[in-house]
Amino acid sequence: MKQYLDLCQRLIQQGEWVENERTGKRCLTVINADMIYDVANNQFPLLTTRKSFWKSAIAELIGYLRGYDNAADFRKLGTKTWDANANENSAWLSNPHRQGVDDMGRVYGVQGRAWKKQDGGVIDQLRKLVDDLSRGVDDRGEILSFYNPGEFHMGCLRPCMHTHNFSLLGDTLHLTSYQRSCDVPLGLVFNQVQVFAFLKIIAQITGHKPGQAFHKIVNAHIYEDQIELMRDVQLHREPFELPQLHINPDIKSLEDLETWVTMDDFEVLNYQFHDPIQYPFSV
Ligand SMILES: Nc1nc(=O)c2c([nH]1)NC[C@@H]1CN(c3ccc(C(=O)N[C@@H](CCC(=O)O)C(=O)O)cc3)CN21
Ligand SMILES: O=c1ccn([C@H]2C[C@H](O)[C@@H](COP(=O)(O)O)O2)c(=O)[nH]1
Repeated sequence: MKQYLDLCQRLIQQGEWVENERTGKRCLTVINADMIYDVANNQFPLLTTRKSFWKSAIAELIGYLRGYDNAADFRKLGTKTWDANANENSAWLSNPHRQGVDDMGRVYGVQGRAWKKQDGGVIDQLRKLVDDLSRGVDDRGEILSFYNPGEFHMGCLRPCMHTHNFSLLGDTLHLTSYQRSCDVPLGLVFNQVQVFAFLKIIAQITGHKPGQAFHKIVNAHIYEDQIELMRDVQLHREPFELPQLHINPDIKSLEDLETWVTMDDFEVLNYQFHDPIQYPFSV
């Protein structure tokens, strides 16, 4: 929690103004932020200085792991976070690759589960790394990459958290996740939850102890219309102790994740939080 608040302070105090053409808004921006989450001791990095919707964040992660490409499937799992990017972004609405309402195109999970090969086949990156780690193998390339520049024009948004690299040291699994662009008041709240939950889930289904999750952010920003709420409201609040994340121990395989898992299989214990704050969202 302290590292999140430190990043917010750093943005307010040292951020530089950058114009963003895609959204038409200015952002206070800093470059390079490193976050570390203690998954071994179940210190769930859920924001306490405002009520945070962790179920939406985990639903988004599960949707990526299932390879979803449609905002309706995300809604069924329990999150509306892709509605705006799928249906309200004018560049995407006029893109000939868009296949109707709710289509997100070839983004995130599509690349993770079905990266197209030259020969017509597809690569399932997640299956490969789960199989390796389940056998106790870390070939120093246990990577899930959503970043496919050859298909950016076929999706509604380039992936922000684009690469997840797992490492096995003895019987402990670690994760390093890379993010190119980070909306600190909104996106990061979700992304912290996702990096943590991803390591905990993969450790559970591959039979290892979870260790630490390292979250590396390049461009961290706050949009101009979010600054007042952050500076004058959220940053005046005292954080509470971090809660714990409980995952149904019956989840034992990638197939379980793909077939029957719902948000009821996740529980957060001892979550104390301040009042919600509604930050403006930029499409
Ligand atoms: N500008 C922008 N920021 C983002 O963080 C972001 C995007 N765009 N586009 C793609 C995804 C979608 N993500 C989102 C979208 C919406 C919320 C959001 O509205 N969060 C609210 C309420 C969530 C809820 O009720 O479930 C929040 O207060 O955290 C968060 C992340 C993260 N990403
Ligand atoms: O997981 C996510 C997804 C998106 N974001 C934010 C970061 C930016 O504010 C926008 C994406 O805009 P680009 O112009 O493509 O950088 O969405 C996030 O923080 N986390």
